[in-house]
Amino acid sequence: MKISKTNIKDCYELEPNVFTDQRGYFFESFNQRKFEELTGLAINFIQDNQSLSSKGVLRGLHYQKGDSAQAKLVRVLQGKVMDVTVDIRKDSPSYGEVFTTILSDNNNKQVFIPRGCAHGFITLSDTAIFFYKCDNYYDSKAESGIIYNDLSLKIDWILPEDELIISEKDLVLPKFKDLIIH
Ligand SMILES: Cc1cn([C@H]2C[C@H](O)[C@@H](COP(=O)(O)OP(=O)(O)O[C@H]3O[C@@H](C)C(=O)[C@@H](O)[C@H]3O)O2)c(=O)[nH]c1=O
Repeated sequence: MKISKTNIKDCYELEPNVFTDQRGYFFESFNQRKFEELTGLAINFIQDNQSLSSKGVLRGLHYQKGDSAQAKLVRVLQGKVMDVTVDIRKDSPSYGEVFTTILSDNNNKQVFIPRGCAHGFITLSDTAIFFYKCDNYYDSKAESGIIYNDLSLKIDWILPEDELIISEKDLVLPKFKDLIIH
C-alpha cells in the first residue's frame, strides 16, 4: 500500500498494491496493521456504509458533532467521484483547508478522513457506488454539515450547477463561518 500525506493534518491518500493476472485482480482494500504502521494512527472501524449515486449527485459536506465524530476510510467500488475533505478542527494547523481528489474504480484510491473534518463527494460517472468504513456509529442527532457552495472554501465541483442533484437536507446546511462546533 502506498500512502501519501495531504495538506490536511492526519488526512491521507492511500493506494493499494494491485496484483493482476489472467483472472483479474486482487488487492487488500484494508489491513489494520499496515494502516496503523503507515499512519501512526490507532483506528477501530465499526460501521461500513455503501451508497449508489447517479451522475451529478453531490452528497455533503457532512460531519457528526462532538463525541459522535467519525473518521472515515472512503473509496469507490464502481464509477468515478471527486472526493472533498474540509478541515473544521479549530485547533488544527490546516483549519479551513480543503483536500480534493478523484476516486474511481480505475485508480482504486482511498482517502482517510480524520475525526473533525467535513466530507462530501460529487459523482462524475453515470453511476457510482461509494463505500466507506467509519470508526463511530451513525448518530442522526449529531449530524451536521457545511453548504457545498460556500464561497470561502472555493471548491470547484467540476459539473455545471444545473446538473447537480442535492438532497433537501444538504441544500439548507450552514456556511463554514456560521458553524457552531461542539
Ligand atoms: C449516513 C447514514 C445514513 N443513514 C440513513 C439516514 C437517511 O434516512 C438515509 C440517507 O442518509 P443521508 O442523506 O444522510 O446519506 P448521505 O448523504 O449519503 O450521507 C453520507 O454522506 C457522505 C458524504 C458522508 O461523508 C457520510 O458520513 C454520510 O453523511 O440513510 C443511516 O441509517 N446510517 C448512516 O450511517
